[in-house]
Amino acid sequence: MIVFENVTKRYQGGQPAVDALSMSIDKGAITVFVGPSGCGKTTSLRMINRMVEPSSGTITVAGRNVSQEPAARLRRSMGYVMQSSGLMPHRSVLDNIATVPRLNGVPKAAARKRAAELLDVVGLAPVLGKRYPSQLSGGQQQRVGVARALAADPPVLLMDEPFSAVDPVVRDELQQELLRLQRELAKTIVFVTHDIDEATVLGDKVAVFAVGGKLAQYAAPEEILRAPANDFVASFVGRDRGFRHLAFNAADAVRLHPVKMVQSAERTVADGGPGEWALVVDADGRPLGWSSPRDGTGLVPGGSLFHRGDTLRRALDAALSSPSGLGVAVDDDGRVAGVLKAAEVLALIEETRQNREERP
Ligand SMILES: Nc1ncnc2c1ncn2[C@@H]1O[C@H](COP(=O)(O)OP(=O)(O)OP(=O)(O)O)[C@@H](O)[C@H]1O
Repeated sequence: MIVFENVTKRYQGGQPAVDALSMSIDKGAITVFVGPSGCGKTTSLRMINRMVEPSSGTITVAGRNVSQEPAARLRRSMGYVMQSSGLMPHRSVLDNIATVPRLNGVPKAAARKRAAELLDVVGLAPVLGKRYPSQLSGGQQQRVGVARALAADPPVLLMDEPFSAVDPVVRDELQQELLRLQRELAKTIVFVTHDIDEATVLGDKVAVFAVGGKLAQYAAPEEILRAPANDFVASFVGRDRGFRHLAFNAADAVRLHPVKMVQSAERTVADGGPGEWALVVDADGRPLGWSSPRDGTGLVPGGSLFHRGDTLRRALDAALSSPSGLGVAVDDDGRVAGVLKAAEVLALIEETRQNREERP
């Protein structure tokens, strides 16, 4: 879909910011450019829509050489999302989202209607449409940035560190949201990040760039974690890559156990024997937190939740982040389905690891 052929970029004739890049980016997939600061990720991304012109080499999108397309039209034909949402401060959220369709000649009412639909697509309440960007949280602004990039329904989305300015919890939400959206939309997404975790979570394929603008490895994330191509990639991926690898194994085989549940944080002796934690749930059976066996009163915040179909890494996260040591599993409606035990998740991890090593 997007092909780089021997593309080099030198700013003001200096050292190459991107050095003889050749790669082919799959249609309908998420390709992540990852690497340390200054290794040419943003430059590579921006050459796709001609915000930056290559010094040599060619880039084609769907078989067309981008250097022969009018730059303004090319830019409007691709969605672009950046770190600071880049929203226009004096325009309402709806008008921000409607910007490109309006430039493309879509009448105002139709563009606004589409913008309102997109607010919903990115998980924002309709009332936010009338606000100004400064009246939104950082995470909400990034969602608006994504909605704006999707407004003209472009086949290609370019995303430059779109989630790096928000806190880790919101970032995790935005990543999961992007994966959900992508399952429906199947855009060709090129995503820049310096975070290898983000790259392995989001990427169908990951391109690791090394200093000097050289492509060090280009492969599926699992392959990069399992078999780094050289020392640079190995050190960039880090020694905890075995832990990251868990993100590629489903935890379907993990056992769920019943758990003592109470509907209020005020527990009584009858709620559980001494030393037993009780899970506090609301009237619908959704988890609210834990009640400690020591004092028995008050709500101890829970850890991350485990959903059906989640990976071993999420199973381990759920168990280790829970104050009771029991990871809470919920069903599709968010109701408690049972708890999982860290020791059992670890045993499953060990089994998975041994199976992997036995494979030829
Ligand atoms: N407009 C510019 N003029 C001159 N040099 C530039 C320009 N933009 C980038 N560079 C240089 O090109 C190299 C690659 O920069 P680029 O922004 O593409 O890297 P990056 O991997 O995206 O880094 P970061 O993660 O820090 O944004 C760097 O050495 C940078 O200083």
